Amino acid sequence: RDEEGIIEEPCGEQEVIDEMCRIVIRDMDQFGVCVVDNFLGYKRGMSVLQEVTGMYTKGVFKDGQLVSKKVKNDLKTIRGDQITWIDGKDESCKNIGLLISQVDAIILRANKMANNGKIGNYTINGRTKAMVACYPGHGTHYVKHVDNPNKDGRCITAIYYLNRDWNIQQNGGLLRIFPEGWQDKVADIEPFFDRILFFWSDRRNPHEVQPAFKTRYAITLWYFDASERQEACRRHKTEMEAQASESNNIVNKTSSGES
Ligand SMILES: Cc1cc(NC(=O)CCC(=O)O)nc(C)c1Br
Ligand SMILES: [Fe+3]
Repeated sequence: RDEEGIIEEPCGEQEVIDEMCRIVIRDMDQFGVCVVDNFLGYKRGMSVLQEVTGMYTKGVFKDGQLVSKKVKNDLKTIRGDQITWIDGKDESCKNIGLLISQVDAIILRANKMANNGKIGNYTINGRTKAMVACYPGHGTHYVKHVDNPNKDGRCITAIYYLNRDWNIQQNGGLLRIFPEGWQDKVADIEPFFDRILFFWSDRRNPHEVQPAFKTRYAITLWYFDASERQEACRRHKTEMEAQASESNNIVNKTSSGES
């Protein structure tokens, strides 16, 4: 990066990845949030967008969570974001598969490059499938929330946006992050085409999507920290066993006629 913060034209693919990793590591350490534009480039970005709009027209998306809105005295139920989960392996979404492997490359390389091989003191060893989300654009929004409030293992949220010619004033759909420790300052992220956003998934980054008035697409990946994930799975297993033995006792009691 020269003084204006413009990246000199690095020659090869690997140099581009390395340069991006340095930016992700620096910004995640400094702000806990990182935005990279022109992540895939126009051509590959467009092929991902075409796959997503193709899925949408085919009706692949499940109806998003119900957000009931008090309109006068009748409950007007509006749908929030509509989502579908993709692993990117089958032929019909090979370009989404390309995006996923590109984000994997950045995260795993950043994981290695960061000081003592840990980005933000995490050891990343896996991720969720890709969650493809669409806001239909009738004023649908997403309430302020934390992605991982209770240590379920997810440490980094990566969101890739696909919205061309997006105008916040007309189209809304701003992602507003309220980073912990920023006092009353906020991070306003416009969901622009071929932009990728990374942020810590835990309570450091409450965020909301403001009402969108045009169809708004995003693809989200959540990366796991090895130890937090392992601990979450262990805890879940214990809870399941406790529930199972509890219901067993009830069944035994009722079957043996005890009150
Ligand atoms: C289903 C679901 C969606 C989201 N999406 C956002 O936060 C919006 C990000 C954006 O589109 O800019 N987050 C969680 C924790 C769940 Br669960
Ligand atoms: Fe979220």
